[in-house]
Amino acid sequence: MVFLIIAIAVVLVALLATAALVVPRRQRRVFDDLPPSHDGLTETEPPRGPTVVTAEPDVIEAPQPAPETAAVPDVPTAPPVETPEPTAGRLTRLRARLARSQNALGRGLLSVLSRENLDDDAWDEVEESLLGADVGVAATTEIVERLRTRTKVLNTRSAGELRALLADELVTALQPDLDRTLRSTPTGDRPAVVMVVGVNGTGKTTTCGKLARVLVADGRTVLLGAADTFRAAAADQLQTWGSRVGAETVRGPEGGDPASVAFDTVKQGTEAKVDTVLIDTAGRLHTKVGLMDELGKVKRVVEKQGPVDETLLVLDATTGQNGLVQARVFTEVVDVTGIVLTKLDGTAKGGIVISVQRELGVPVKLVGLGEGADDLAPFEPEQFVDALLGEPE
Ligand SMILES: Nc1nc2c(ncn2[C@@H]2O[C@H](COP(=O)(O)OP(=O)(O)OP(=O)(O)O)[C@@H](O)[C@H]2O)c(=O)[nH]1
Repeated sequence: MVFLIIAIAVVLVALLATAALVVPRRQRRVFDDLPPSHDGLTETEPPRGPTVVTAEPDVIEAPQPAPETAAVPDVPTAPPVETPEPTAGRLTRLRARLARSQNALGRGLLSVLSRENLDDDAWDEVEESLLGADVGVAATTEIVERLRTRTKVLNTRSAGELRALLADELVTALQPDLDRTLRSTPTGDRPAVVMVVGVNGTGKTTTCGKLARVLVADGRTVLLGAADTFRAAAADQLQTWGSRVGAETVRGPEGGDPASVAFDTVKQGTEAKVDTVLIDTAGRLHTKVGLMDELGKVKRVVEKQGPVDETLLVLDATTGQNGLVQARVFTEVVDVTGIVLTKLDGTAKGGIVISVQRELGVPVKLVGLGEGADDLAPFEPEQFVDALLGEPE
C-alpha cells in the first residue's frame, strides 16, 4: 500500500514538472507573434515576419510565408530633381494660351480695320474693342488717333499692312524700352533678394515656385523663404515647388513672424552663397492697414542685411481694372520694381498689360499663362502682340 502511494506521488510530481516546462514556452510564443517595434529610423534588421519562430525549436507549428513586403526595407525615395524648360521663347511656345484675348482683341480689331470703308463708326468699334480688352482710356485714345492718322497718310489697305500698323501701335503702347530684366544676380558676397507680394489668391506662391524654376533654368542657385506664415499650406506648397528643382525652403512656425522668416532666409542664403533668395509673403488685402504695415516691416527687416533687389507685385489679370486699385496701394507701401500678371490664359482682356504699366509706371516682367510648372514666361512686347494678333496672312 505504501508502495502504491509513493508511486502515485512520483507520477503526480512528474506531471506537474512537465506542465511547468510547457507553459513558459507558450507564453513566449505569444510575444514572438507581436510585430516588432519599428520606428523606421533605428531599425537595422529586416522586420520579422509574424510567424517566424525564434523560441525553442520543439514548438511545432507550420511556418507561414512572410508577406511580400516584409523583407523590403521602407526607404523613402527622394523625388527626382526636374530640369525646367529653358525660359527663352516661352511666350511663343505658350502663345495659344492667349486664344481668348486673341479672339476678342486681335481678330476683332483686324476684322474692323480691314473693312472697305473706315468711317467713324468703324473707328468707334476699334475704340470699343480696346476698351473692352482693358487697354484703358488714355492708351486707347492714343492708339486710335495714331492708327487713324497713319492709315490715312499711308493709304493702308492690305490686310498685311494693317496688321503691321496695328502691331506697331500695340507694341509702342507696351513701352518696349522699359527695363524688364529680373534682378536676380548676386552682388559681391550677398545673394540677390527677390520679394513677392500681392493680394490673396493672385498666385504668389505658385509664381514663387514657377520663378524658382525660371531661375534654375537660367543657371542660378535659389533659396526660398516661406514668409507666408498665415496660410497653413503655403509653406508646404512652396517647399514642394522648391524640392522639384533642388531648391531648399526656409520656414518658420505657423502664425510666426514673417519678417523673421524673411530675415533668416537672407541670412542663410548669404551663408550658403546662393545666387538668389526668393521670399513669398502672405496675401493681404490692400485695404487692411495693419497687414500693409506688416508688409512694409518685412521689407525693412530684410533691408537690415542689404537692399531688396526686386519687389514683384503679383496681379491677377482676370480682376481687370480692380487690380489696378490694389496695385497702387502696394506701390505706396513697398517700392514695386516689377509686375507679374498671372492668369492671362483665363481672360479675354489681355490689354490689361498696357494699362497696368501705364498706370503704375512699373514694367510687367513676367506673365502667367497656365497652371503648369513652366507656364510662367518672361514678358516680351513683340512676342506678346504677335500672339495677340495671330499669324499674319
Ligand atoms: N490659370 C492659371 N492659374 C494660375 C496662374 N497662376 C496661378 N494660378 C492659380 O491660382 C491659384 C492661387 O494660386 P496661389 O499661388 O495659391 O495664390 P496665392 O496668391 O499664393 O494665395 P494666398 O497665399 O492665399 O494669398 C492656384 O490654383 C494656381 O494654380 C496662371 O497663370 N494661370
